[in-house]
This record gives sequence, C-alpha cells and structure tokens, in this order.
Amino acid sequence: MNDGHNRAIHYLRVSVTDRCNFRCAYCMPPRGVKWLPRAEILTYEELLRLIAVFSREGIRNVRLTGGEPLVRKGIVGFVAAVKGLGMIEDLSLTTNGSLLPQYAVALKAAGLDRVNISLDTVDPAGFAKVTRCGCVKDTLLGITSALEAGLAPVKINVVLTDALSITDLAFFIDQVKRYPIAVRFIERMPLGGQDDPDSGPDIAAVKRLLEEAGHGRLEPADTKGNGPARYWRLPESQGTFGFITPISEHFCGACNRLRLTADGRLRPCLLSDREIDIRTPLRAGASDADLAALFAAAVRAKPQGHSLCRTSGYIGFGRQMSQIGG
Ligand SMILES: Nc1nc2c(ncn2[C@@H]2O[C@H](COP(=O)(O)OP(=O)(O)OP(=O)(O)O)[C@@H](O)[C@H]2O)c(=O)[nH]1
Ligand SMILES: C[S@@+](CC[C@H](N)C(=O)[O-])C[C@H]1O[C@@H](n2cnc3c(N)ncnc32)[C@H](O)[C@@H]1O
Ligand code: SF4
Ligand code: SF4
Repeated sequence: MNDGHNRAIHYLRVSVTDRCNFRCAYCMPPRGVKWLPRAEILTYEELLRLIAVFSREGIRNVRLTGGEPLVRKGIVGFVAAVKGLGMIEDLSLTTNGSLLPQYAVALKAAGLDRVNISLDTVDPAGFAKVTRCGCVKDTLLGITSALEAGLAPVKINVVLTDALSITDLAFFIDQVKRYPIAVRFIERMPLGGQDDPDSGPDIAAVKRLLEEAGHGRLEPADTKGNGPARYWRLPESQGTFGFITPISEHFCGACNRLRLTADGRLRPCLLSDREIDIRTPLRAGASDADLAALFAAAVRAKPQGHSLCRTSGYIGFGRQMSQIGG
C-alpha cells in the first residue's frame, strides 16, 4: 500500500513488550520506569490477527522489537505462529543479545530469518555504563550464538556514544573481516533517554577512521535488509559497515514502515507522537475489514518526514524509545 507521499509501506515493526532487562542511557531513564499493565499489552493471539490482516494489505517484512523482545514469555512460539501465516517473507528481531545464548537455536528452528543485535562497545565497564545493567560477555556470546544458529545476516547496532573507542573500531574491523556480519553506526535520536545527545563521535569521524583503516578503499556495498542503513565494504572483508543517519542525513524519502506498539497503537512515524488506537476496536469485536481500514488510515497519516537536527536536544515525546521499539 502506498502512503500520501508515494512511498510503498511493506515493513511493520512490532513491539511485543515495553519491558527490558537493560536501561540504556539513550533509551530510558535509570529507574522509576512504569511498565504497562499486562491487560494493556496485546496478547499473541491479538498480534497474530493484526499481522495476518496487515499482510493482506501488503506487509511482507516484520521486525519484532521491544523493550527487549526476548524477555516476553512465549516469544519462540509467537515467531513460529507469525512465520506459519505463510505471508511474511522476512521475519527479523532486534535484541540486546543477552538472552540469545538461550534462544538462538530455537528461534531459528521456529522460522526467524535474522537478528540485529545492539552492542555499543566491547569494553566491559563502558558497556555496563551505557546499558546500566548489562554484561558485555552475554551480548558477545549472543552474537556467536546467532552466527552459529544461522540467523543470517547478523547485524550489530552501534549507537554512537562516548563509550565508543578506537579499540572498539579495531574490534569491529576485525569482526567484519572474519564474519559475514554488518556493523551499523547509528546517530542517537533525542527520544526518551537522559544522556547528552551531543556527546560521542559523529558519524563522519567514524567513517573517516574506517577509511583510514582500509587505506581509502571503503566501497559501497549491499546487505539484505529493509531499513535505513547505507552500507560500505572494506577490501577483503566478509561483512560490511552501515551508517544510519536520522539526524545528519534524513532518510524519510525512502520510509517504508509502520509501527505497532505493545499496547496496540499504530504509530505512523517514529518521530511523531501521532498514534491510532487499534486495541480498543480490536477488543470491541472489529471485523478484519475494520482493522484493515485502520491500517490504511495509519498509512495515510504518515508524515513526509521529521525536522530534528543535531541541536534539537531531548524533546518532549510522549513515549520513550523502549516503548516504541526503535
Ligand atoms: N528515524 C528513524 N530511525 C529508524 C527507523 N527505523 C529504524 N530506525 C533506527 O535504526 C536503528 C536500527 O534499527 P533496527 O531495529 O536494527 O532495524 P532496521 O535497521 O530497520 O533493520 P534492517 O531490515 O536489518 O535494515 C535503530 O536505532 C532504530 O531506531 C525509522 O523509520 N526512522
Ligand atoms: C529500542 S531498542 C529495542 C530492541 C532491543 N532491546 C535492542 O536494544 O536491540 C531498538 C534499537 O533502537 C536503538 N536505540 C534506542 N534508543 C535510541 C536512540 N535514542 N537513538 C538511536 N537509536 C536508539 C537501540 O540501540 C536498538 O538498536
Ligand atoms: S536500547 Fe534496547 S536494550 Fe537498551 S534499554 Fe532500550 S530497549 Fe532495552
Ligand atoms: S522519521 Fe518517520 S518518516 Fe522518517 S524514516 Fe523514520 S518513521 Fe519514516
């Protein structure tokens, strides 16, 4: 289905929970986060019905996110049910990786195609500081588990913070040479966190350092995906580097997605608080045609873009990033 700006919408990001076992500084406050009451969260049956209806309206790519999607009980069975619809060509999941050692093999067997894993630094102290309660060993083991399970391509999401060091870049260069992974550097968006969105390196500096490491031979590349990253490859590498630049280089002209929050709101744009309540009609007995009409209304409501720039600072969004799913 096309939106009002002639963009084809075929990608649905589904937040299955607002809960998380980490508290990343750019995503949520350190304490006092109020979880949504269980009754407000869509059940797996409700989510599955919505995905089935939306797939008939053109959704072909589904990403499960959160909060941390792997903390929700029954996630493996849900993956199998979504894949079992037979309509979703690319079913993926974004995770902090800490529970992948436990789940990677089962997720692959259930039909998950691939995972994106967040890892901002490999330094144990830096990782603990950014995530406020994470252990880098768990996430590193999660990456290995995903590779071994065949959840390909594995992508690493690196949000740019002052935790990122030259040692990290050397680690990522080495990993990209040895494994068919994609390491993506992401500009922080001023949404929900409490750190300084201006601290840390900018994307141009990271690209310059990678270019130096490759003696100027960073070439454009392709990597399977539906997202906003632009990819580059160093010579003699199995993997790629990607850059996600919501602040310095907007990519809204190629937007292809809609979001469904854990409490059943269709969100036309990550960076706009406008939402359409689909849970109330769903629970009041809406027909598939009624639900499809709400999907179409959300597609029509997509804005052309956003107006954030590096100096915006944290602005008053109604939700934290963890409540939307990134
Ligand atoms: N501004 C903006 N940022 C986005 C959008 N989609 C994803 N991002 C950000 O991009 C980063 C990576 O998102 P992922 O969840 O890994 O998903 P993806 O990049 O769409 O996935 P691929 O299909 O693998 O390319 C996260 O920090 C997201 O918040 C979007 O529509 N707008
Ligand atoms: C909200 S998280 C949810 C999935 C999972 N818990 C994880 O961390 O991968 C989805 C993605 O959004 C990214 N993210 C969170 N807050 C962000 C921010 N303020 N700016 C840019 N990306 C952000 C995370 O790094 C992650 O890659
Ligand atoms: S980025 Fe992911 S892991 Fe970190 S707090 Fe947000 S939801 Fe949790
Ligand atoms: S900011 Fe909004 S319009 Fe732009 S790419 Fe993200 S979701 Fe699409």
